[in-house]
Amino acid sequence: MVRHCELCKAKRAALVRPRNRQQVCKDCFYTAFEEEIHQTIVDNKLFNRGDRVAVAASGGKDSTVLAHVLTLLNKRHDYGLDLFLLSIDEGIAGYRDDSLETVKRNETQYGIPLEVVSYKTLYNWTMDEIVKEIGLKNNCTFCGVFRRQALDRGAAKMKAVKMATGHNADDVAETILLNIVRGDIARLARCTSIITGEEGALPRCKPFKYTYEKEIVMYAYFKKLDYFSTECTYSPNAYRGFAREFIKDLEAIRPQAILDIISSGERFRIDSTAKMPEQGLCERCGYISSQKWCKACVLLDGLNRGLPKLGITRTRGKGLANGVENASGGGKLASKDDRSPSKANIDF
Ligand SMILES: Nc1ncnc2c1ncn2[C@@H]1O[C@H](COP(=O)(O)OP(=O)(O)OP(=O)(O)O)[C@@H](O)[C@H]1O
Repeated sequence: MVRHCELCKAKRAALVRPRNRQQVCKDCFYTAFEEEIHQTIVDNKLFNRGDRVAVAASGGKDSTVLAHVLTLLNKRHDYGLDLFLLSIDEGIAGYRDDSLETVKRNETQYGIPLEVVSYKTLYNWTMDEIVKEIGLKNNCTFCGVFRRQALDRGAAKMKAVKMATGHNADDVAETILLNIVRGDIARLARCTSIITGEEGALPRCKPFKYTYEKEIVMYAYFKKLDYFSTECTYSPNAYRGFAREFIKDLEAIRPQAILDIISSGERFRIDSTAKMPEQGLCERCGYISSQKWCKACVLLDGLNRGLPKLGITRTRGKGLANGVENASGGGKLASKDDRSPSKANIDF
């Protein structure tokens, strides 16, 4: 028996939507997928007409679909956005160099310019060099901290007023769970926001906050989008991996679970007496920070001084340059005067 699309009732159903198990034809899936994202953008006032928006593009499925859909909606609904692709080259041979080739093709395919910013230029270290120093255990911490700042610096250089990232509903649900498990109240309060960093120079938004990863994959597959699907050469973040698996198991039993976790996260009310970090500026590089030095400067300083574990592990009771974190097993801390000249070149 031929099953008809539950939406148009005319065409043959070609797929089951992961978010609600609706049987739909390809065209109705495309329209529903795109218009749900449009609705998210409109309901949450993610952009204003004339905004110059950096689309954080890794070449992976999420950000490739994001670049495709934002370009399409910008035209279809006349948002009046000035979009460009922003890629960070972390310096991972055999991984990021290949995915950057994909982003270069996307530049032509979507007709929006591309800006590439590298860790080597910003920090004078590539991830390959960092991994040689610190091994595979904490490399994701370096990469995540440096990428966040590199994206902000790249966007500022290009005079963007906003950044859009490909974080999807699964990512947000995972982050909520991780912040609960860690008891990280400050991050828990922030991670459900669809726009973050509004108090800083560059707000970031997540147009895919309610979009299921499986639907992004389906959309990219059926539309035959050009994206890069290889995992990072260096070990994935194992702790996050457990949360990811858990979410996937819940989704298999009850697809709505992903949206319910997000909704629960949004409804948390943080005790107003809870101590929250106060945002200031890093004394070293001027980047936004809740400590004397921002995390990137602490990590970079450790690398440049041959103490790469500096800033990775917290120990109680012993102060450090930025007053909160200390090296574990990284040897004696150098006093301010014995520091070797900084290898960093963090300004453009
Ligand atoms: N090297 C990079 N350059 C620019 N943006 C990046 C880069 N890495 C990650 N991002 C941005 O951060 C988002 C989340 O990154 P994450 O590492 O979690 O990858 P992901 O969920 O696999 O996404 P994608 O499929 O886009 O790679 C990406 O969708 C993208 O917008």
